[in-house]
Amino acid sequence: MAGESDLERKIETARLAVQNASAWVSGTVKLSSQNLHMFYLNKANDAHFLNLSTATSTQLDVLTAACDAATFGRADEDVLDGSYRKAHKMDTEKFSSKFSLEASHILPTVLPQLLVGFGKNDGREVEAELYKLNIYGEGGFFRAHKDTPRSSKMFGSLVVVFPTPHTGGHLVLRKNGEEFTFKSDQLPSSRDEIAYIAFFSDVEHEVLPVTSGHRITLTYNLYHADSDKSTKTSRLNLDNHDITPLKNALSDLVNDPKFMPNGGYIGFGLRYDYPVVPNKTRFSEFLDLLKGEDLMVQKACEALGLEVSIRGALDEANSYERTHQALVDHAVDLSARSQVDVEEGDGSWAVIINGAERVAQVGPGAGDWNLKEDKDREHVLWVTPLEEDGGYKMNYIAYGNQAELEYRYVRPCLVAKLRR
Ligand SMILES: O=C(O)CCC(=O)C(=O)O
Ligand SMILES: [Fe+2]
Repeated sequence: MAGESDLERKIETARLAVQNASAWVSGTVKLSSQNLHMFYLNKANDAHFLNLSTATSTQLDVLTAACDAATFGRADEDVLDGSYRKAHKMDTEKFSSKFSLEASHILPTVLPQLLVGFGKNDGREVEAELYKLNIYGEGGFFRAHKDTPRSSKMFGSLVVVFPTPHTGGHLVLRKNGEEFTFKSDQLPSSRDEIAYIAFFSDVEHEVLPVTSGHRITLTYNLYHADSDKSTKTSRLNLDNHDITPLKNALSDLVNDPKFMPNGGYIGFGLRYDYPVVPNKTRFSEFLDLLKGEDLMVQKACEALGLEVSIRGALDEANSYERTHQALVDHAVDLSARSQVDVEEGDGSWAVIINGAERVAQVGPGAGDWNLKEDKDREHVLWVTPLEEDGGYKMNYIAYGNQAELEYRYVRPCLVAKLRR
C-alpha cells in the first residue's frame, strides 16, 4: 500500500535522525612542573619522591618495583593472568600525586561534550574518584574489557597519561561500530603536558603493547553526584546536540493519523549499557542520566509532550518472530537468559514477572500492521531496533577491570506513550 511505504519512510527518517554523540573525549593539558610531582611508598614502606616530568628510566623502574602486578575481573573473580593484562598498579593508599584534576580543568572541558546538555545550573553534578596508578613497561598491555560498574551512578572513566617517555601503548576504544585510537605516546608535545581521555565505562577498550619506555596512567571513575532532582531536565542546554531533526521526524509520525491509529508505545532500543543491581534497580533512576544519544532520544520525545519511560524489553519465549515482548520497570535478574517464560492458565498467557507489561510489536518487520489478535496488549513500534535478545542479558561482564559483585550492565529501552 502506498500509505504504508510512506509511513515506513517516515519511520526510517526518525531512525536515521538519532544522531551520533561522542562516547569519548580526549585532549592534552600543559601543567606546571609541580603538578607532576608525586610521593609514594615502596614495598618496605620507605617514602620516595618523583618528578614525572624529569624522571629517568631508572627512577621509573624503581617506581615500577614498588607496584603490584595488576589483576582484572573475570566475571566475579579478580585474576592475575599475564596473557590478558600485563601491567603494574599502585593503590591510592600508597601514593600521593600532586596532579590536581580540578586545577587541570579537564572535567569542565570534557563533560559538556560527553554528557549531552551538561552545563552550569543544569542540576547534574559529577564526582571523580581516583582509582589507580597504572604502569605499563615494555611489553605491557591490557586486552579488551569494559570498566566494571561500581555503582548505578557510575557512567564514565577517565585516563590521564603522564608525559614519561614511551612508544606504543595506544588505547583503542570501540562502540556501536566505531573505533578510536588514543595515541598517548604521540600527543604531548613536551614533558610538562599530559594527555587524557574520558569515555563511557561500558565502551570496550584495550591498551595495545607498549614497545618501549614506561606508560604511566592515573584512572578515575566518574559518577553522577546526587543533586537536587527538581532542578534537572528542562535546564539542559542542547545547543551543541541538535535534537531538532529527530523531534521533527517524530512529530511527522505522531501527526500522521495512519501511524499507530490506536496509540501505543514509540520504542527505542538504546545504545548504551547501564549499571544495575539485579532485582533492585528501577529503570526510572536513569531518566535524565542517560548517556549520549540515549538522552537525546528522551529529550526529543519529551519536547513533543510524550510521556517517556525506561524499561527492560524481554522477548517472550513463545514469540518466534520476536514480535512479543514483556517490558519490565526494574532490573529483573534473569542471569544469562534474555527471554521471559510465559505459562498457560485458564486459556490465557501469564508473564511470570511482577509489574511486566506485555506488548506486541507493530510496524515494518513485525508482519501485520494491525495485529488483530493482540487487542489485549499495548502496541509498540521500535524506531531503533532492540539488539539481539533485546540486549537485556544480565551476565557478569566477561572481562572487567575488577571483579563484579553487586552491579551488572544491562541494556534497557525507552518507550514514549502515544495516546490517540
Ligand atoms: O591505563 C589505561 O590506559 C587504561 C587502563 C584501564 O583501562 C583500566 O584500568 O581499566
Ligand atoms: Fe579500563
